[in-house]
Amino acid sequence: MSEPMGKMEAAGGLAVTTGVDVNAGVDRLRTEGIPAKVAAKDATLWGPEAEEEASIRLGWVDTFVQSKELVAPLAKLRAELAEQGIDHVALCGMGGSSLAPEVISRTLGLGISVLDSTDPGQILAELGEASLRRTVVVVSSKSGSTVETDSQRRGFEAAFKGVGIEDYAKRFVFVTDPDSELEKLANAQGSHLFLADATVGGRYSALTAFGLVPTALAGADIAELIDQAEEFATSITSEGDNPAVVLGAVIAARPTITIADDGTGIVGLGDWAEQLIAESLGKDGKGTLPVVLEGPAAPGARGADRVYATVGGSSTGLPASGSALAMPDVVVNGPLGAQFLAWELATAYAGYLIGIDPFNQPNVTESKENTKRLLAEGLPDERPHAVDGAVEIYGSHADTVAGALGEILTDADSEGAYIAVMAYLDRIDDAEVAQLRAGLAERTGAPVTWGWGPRFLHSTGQFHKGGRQTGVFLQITGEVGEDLLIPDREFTFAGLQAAQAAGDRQALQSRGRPLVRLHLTDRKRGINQLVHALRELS
Ligand SMILES: O=P(O)(O)OC[C@H]1O[C@](O)(CO)[C@@H](O)[C@@H]1O
Repeated sequence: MSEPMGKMEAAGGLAVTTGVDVNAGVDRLRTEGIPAKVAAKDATLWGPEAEEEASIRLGWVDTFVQSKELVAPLAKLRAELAEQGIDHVALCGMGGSSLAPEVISRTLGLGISVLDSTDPGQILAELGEASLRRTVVVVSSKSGSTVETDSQRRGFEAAFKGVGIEDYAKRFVFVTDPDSELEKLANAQGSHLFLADATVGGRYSALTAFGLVPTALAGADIAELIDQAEEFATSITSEGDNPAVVLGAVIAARPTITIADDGTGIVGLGDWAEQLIAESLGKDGKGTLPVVLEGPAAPGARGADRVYATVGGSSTGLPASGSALAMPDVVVNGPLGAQFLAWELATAYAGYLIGIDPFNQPNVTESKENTKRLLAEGLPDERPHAVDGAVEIYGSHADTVAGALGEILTDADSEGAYIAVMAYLDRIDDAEVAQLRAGLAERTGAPVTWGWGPRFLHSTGQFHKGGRQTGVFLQITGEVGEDLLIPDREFTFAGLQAAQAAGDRQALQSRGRPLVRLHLTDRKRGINQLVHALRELS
C-alpha cells in the first residue's frame, strides 16, 4: 500500500498517522521536553494558575499499574454475584464516571446499562422486577455528590425495596474517592466499596476503578486493558516514535476535531474522547471543539477548520482501506487500553500548546448552580412563540418547525460558528431524533455536535460556555409520560430534567448566544415532525 499521509509514528502497539502538518507543534513539544515532564508529573507546565489543580491531577500518567490490584477482588465479587443469579450490571454515573465504562462495554459487547440520564422513561426502563432481580448497581462518583448519580441511586434503592429485595445494600457497588459521602454511605449500609485514586480527575479516570469496576463485573478482561496501557506507556518519554505527541499536536492544530470509529474493533471511543477534549480544552474563550460522528465520512467530517480523525483497533497502524483522497486527516490505531492513555496524554500536550489548563472545568458549575436555584424557586414562566403540531417553538421568530430549523442554519452561517443540538430526551427510546445531527450537518458548513442532556453538560457543556463564543444552540425537550419520584428529595426526575434544561438555557442566554428550544408535546410525533421538517429544507 502506498503511503497516503505525511507522518506516522508507532510505538507500544499504537500508531498515529496524519497528513496534517503538525511539525511545529511536535517540535515544540519535543524540544521543550514536554513528554518527559508530563511523565514526571510536572505540575508547572500549564502556568502558575493551573499549578495547584495540576499538582493533584496527574496520577493518571501511571496509576493504571496500581489498577492491577483490582483484578482479583473484582473477579471474586463477580463470581459471588453470579452464584446468586446476579449477572447484569447497571451503572449510575455521569461524565468521566460513565463514559469509559461505556466504550469498554460497547467495544467488548458486554451490555452494561449506562444510566447517565435524568429522563424518567430511561430510568424506569431499568427498574422492571425481572431485571432488578439479576442486577448489581454500580454507583460511580468521585465527588460522591453529583445530583444525577445520587438521584439514580435513590431510584434503584426504592425499586429494590419495592420488589422485596431486603438486602438491597449488597446490590450496590460504590466507586468513589476517599472521604466522600458515598464512602460513608457504603460503610454505613454495608455496600461493596472500591476507592479510587484521588489524584486522577474524572475524565482521565478510564484506567482506574471508575473505568474498571463496572466493566470487570460485567466480564471485561481488565488485566488485558491495563497491559495494553502499560505496553504503550513505554513510548511516552521515548526519543524515538511517540504517537501521543503527534496526536496532541493534531488536536491543537485546528478549532475543531471530528471523530469516528473506523469499524475495526473499537466502538464509541469518540463519546469518551469528546468529554476529555471538551472539558479539558474548552475554556478561556479558546480550545478545540470535539464532534462525534456517526461513522466514517459522516456529514460534516471534513472542513478547513477541522481535523477529521478515525479510531480503530487494528494493530498494523495503517488506516482503514480506501483511496488517499478518502483518507481521514488523522488515524489512531491500537488497542483500547493504549488508546485511553494516548488520548489523555495528547489532551494534556494540546493544553500545553494552546495555553489552557486541562484539569479544571470552570464553566460546568454555572449550569449546576442554575439548576439548583430553579429547583428551589420553580421554573421560569415561558410561553411558546408558536405551536406547530406536536412541537412548541421557543426562542425563535418562526411559526413552523422548518422555519425554526432554517433560522438556526442562518445563524450558523458566520465565521467560526458551530451548531450544538442538546436533546433532553430518552437516548434509548428516542434515539431516532439523533439523525438531526447529520441532517443539519448536510445543510451547513459549520460543525454540528449532538448531545443528550444532561450527559453533555459534563462534556461539551463546558465548551459551550467556556470555549469560543460562537455556538448556535438547539435545545429539544419533551413531555414526560410517567414521572418517577426521587426518595427524600423535593423534586422528581422530570422536575430535575426540566430544571437542568432551563438552567443551561439561562447560562447560554446570559452570554447572548442564539438558542431555539423545541418542546415535543408528544415525543414520537414531534420527532417525526423534526425529521420531516429538516428534509423540507434545501
Ligand atoms: O464523578 P463525579 O464527581 O460524580 O463527577 C461526574 C462528572 O462531573 C464533572 O465533574 C463535571 O462535569 C466531570 O468532570 C465528571 O466526570
